[in-house]
Amino acid sequence: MIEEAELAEPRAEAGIVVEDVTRSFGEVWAVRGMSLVVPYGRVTALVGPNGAGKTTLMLMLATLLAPTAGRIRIAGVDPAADPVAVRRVTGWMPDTLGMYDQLKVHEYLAFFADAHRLSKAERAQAVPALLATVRLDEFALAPVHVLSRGQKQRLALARALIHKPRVLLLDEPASGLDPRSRIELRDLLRRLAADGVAILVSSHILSELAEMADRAVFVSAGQVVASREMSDLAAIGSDQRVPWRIRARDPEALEAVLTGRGLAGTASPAGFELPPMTEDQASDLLAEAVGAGVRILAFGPTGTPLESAYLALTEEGRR
Ligand SMILES: Nc1ncnc2c1ncn2[C@@H]1O[C@H](COP(=O)(O)OP(=O)(O)OP(=O)(O)O)[C@@H](O)[C@H]1O
Repeated sequence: MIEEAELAEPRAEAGIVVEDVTRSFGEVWAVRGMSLVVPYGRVTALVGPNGAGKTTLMLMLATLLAPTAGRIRIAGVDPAADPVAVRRVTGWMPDTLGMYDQLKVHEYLAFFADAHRLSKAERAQAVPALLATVRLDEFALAPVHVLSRGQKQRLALARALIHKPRVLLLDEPASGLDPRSRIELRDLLRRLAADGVAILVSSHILSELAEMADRAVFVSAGQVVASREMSDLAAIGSDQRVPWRIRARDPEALEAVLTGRGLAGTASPAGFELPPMTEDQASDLLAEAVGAGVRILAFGPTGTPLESAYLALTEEGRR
């Protein structure tokens, strides 16, 4: 099922169009009728719990796995019918990295530049430029195997970009990155999107996706369960149950109110972490605490709007 808002997208113009795609492994239905659109010039986040089918979908988009049924178009091309044409326009950063460990870092990128048939002049320009972009220039002459996990991940990102793809697929790109590298990844993806690249990024690190992405597609148990503009996400959740945090000048008085309501709040330096509640339940609690004379310093839902939406929209999040 494609949501109404997505039908409004100019689909023929989109970098990725997925229509009712299914993939099974024997008895296991990893992807069950997914539909989504990834437009050019935007970062689309693929969000969902473990086993939701994100990697299976990414592998199909990257021409590495055939769908059991359904229709995929990458830059207008069917990956099953013409994988070479799709790979020419697609950058793919997998979640597990296959590395040619004995190659030097610059040779590794040059190898992929050749595989994508860049000219010598293009290769001579692209390799050092990308090494600088991912801050690996000082490792250019080092063998790949000396790189740390996060450095290897940055190299894999450079590899995905070597042929200036119009469509970029990133599976958990931030998982091994330190905070500075994550900020750089976010800035790089925003720049690429501004240049018109269609970007699909899957991650569990929701706080980062919130800053990185324009739109989130929520998947659960092999299906798309919702698709939302990041800017609209703040509106979701007013009647959804999300965790809250409360802090009072007199924590003991607050604890007495919480206990009276059967709320087992966990104390943290920032206050009490409360179990998921709706806004109505939260405002009732606040009124009661204030009515009981507790002097409240801070009270609000915890996490980002994306995290709240994730909890509300993916089944596993509710458990
Ligand atoms: N080659 C395979 N053979 C059998 N089952 C598979 C295979 N690949 C994936 N699956 C199953 O398909 C489902 C979806 O897996 P997938 O790796 O796509 O999930 P995911 O959303 O990427 O999860 P995670 O967030 O943990 O990476 C899981 O139940 C998984 O066990």
